[in-house]
Amino acid sequence: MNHHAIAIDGPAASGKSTMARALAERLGLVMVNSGAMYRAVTWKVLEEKINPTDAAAVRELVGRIRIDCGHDGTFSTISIDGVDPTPFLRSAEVNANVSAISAIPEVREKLVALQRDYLKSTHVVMEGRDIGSVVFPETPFKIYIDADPSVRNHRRSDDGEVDSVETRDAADSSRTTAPLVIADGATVLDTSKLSIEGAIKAAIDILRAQGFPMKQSETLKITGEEPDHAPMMRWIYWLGWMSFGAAYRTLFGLRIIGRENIIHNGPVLIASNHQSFLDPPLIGNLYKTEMVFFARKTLFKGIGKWLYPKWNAIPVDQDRPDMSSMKTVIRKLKEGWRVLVFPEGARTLDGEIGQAASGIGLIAAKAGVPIQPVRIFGADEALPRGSGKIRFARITVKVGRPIVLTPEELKSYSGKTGYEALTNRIMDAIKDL
Ligand SMILES: Nc1ncnc2c1ncn2[C@@H]1O[C@H](COP(=O)(O)OP(=O)(O)O)[C@@H](O)[C@H]1O
Ligand SMILES: Nc1ccn([C@@H]2O[C@H](COP(=O)(O)OP(=O)(O)O)[C@@H](O)[C@H]2O)c(=O)n1
Repeated sequence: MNHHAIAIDGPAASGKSTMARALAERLGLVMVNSGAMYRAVTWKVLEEKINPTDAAAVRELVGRIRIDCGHDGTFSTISIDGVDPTPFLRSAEVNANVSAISAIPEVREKLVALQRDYLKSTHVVMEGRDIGSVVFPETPFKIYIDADPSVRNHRRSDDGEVDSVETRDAADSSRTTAPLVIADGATVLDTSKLSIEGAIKAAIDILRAQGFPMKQSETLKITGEEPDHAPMMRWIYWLGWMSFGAAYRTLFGLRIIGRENIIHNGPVLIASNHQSFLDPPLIGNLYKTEMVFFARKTLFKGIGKWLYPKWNAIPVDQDRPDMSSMKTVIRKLKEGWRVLVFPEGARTLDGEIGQAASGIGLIAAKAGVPIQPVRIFGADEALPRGSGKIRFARITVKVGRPIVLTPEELKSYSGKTGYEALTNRIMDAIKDL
């Protein structure tokens, strides 16, 4: 069978990875991050204390190391001599040296061969600098993503990364072997003024125009598109949604990473770590339609008795294991709602993620709906447990890829050990964010 390759090229922080990830998930292809391969070799060079400008020593190293490239069904994976270097690939040292390493022809030769190997077994969306020009020049599906340098610099520093994107761009564009160019047949997409969702929509239109067989492969439409209409909410819910959202953006510079993973349609079990009382509206603000929350029973007094039900809060007894609230979650999910559950039960004491206390695995297995892992950072500093005082700390919310269980997986996650295994899988997905 002939496999399709979508080639995404462009300068640093133009949005290549974000785009490739979204296309892989929506079109059912494997996303291959070729930059990670150049970064992995750079990491190994630095690990071995080889001078990155000593091309002969780098060539010798590349000749003797074993590089294994694979994928997990959606994303590429890499290991060098049996070690997965992923956690180290975006360090300042790797950023500073990767362009020099990737200019060495023998490094490119070895990695390009591994990149082409992917097409033997799967459809891919591959992102890098020379995918449309050198790796897959024959593919008709090519996009060159760009954005103004100032926008790109902002995006990188917003990600908290030390990276001189202009220096890297200059080196990548001026090298002799496989420089960054707009490949023949590529369509240029400038994302400077586009939202992530807008950029994805534009890319899908480009691919359709290039003849990509959309229908056959548009298998994974789990996340859907963010509605571009105003939020669909009853007015008291909307009032809370709007006021909390505005307050979070102003007071805490709220930053959301992984917007493209947000599931906009259908029932969703949202599993998040729990840092502070700020958390529920924080999560509620990710979505443009209403969702269901839990609130401790004691809050349903006075005005709370009237207000909390209007915000779709269901009372929960924090002091005792509460089977009835678990049943309510499952029922709400089956009715098609999006429901937020904090698997740890209580707020963190030290900022770390604690043990899962509630039966999130049981709920997920019984409801059988997509699970959205979410991790909150900084809310414990903005409103520490026990303090009651708001501080101006930056809050970041990271939204993870949906976990969609196959019918076989659902069957295997049954009984106490099955629920525990699923709980661990969900907690690991949160911790990985
Ligand atoms: N169209 C966009 N609008 C706003 N931010 C974007 C857009 N595309 C990507 N980003 C953000 O910019 C940062 C860099 O994107 P990334 O995909 O890592 O770029 P690249 O792979 O080209 O280096 C990420 O934080 C990402 O969320
Ligand atoms: N196909 C590719 C991909 C990356 N690279 C090199 O690897 C570096 C890191 O690539 P990357 O895609 O991870 O970089 P970002 O765009 O994410 O910053 C680039 O600056 C290039 O020097 C390359 O030469 N060819």
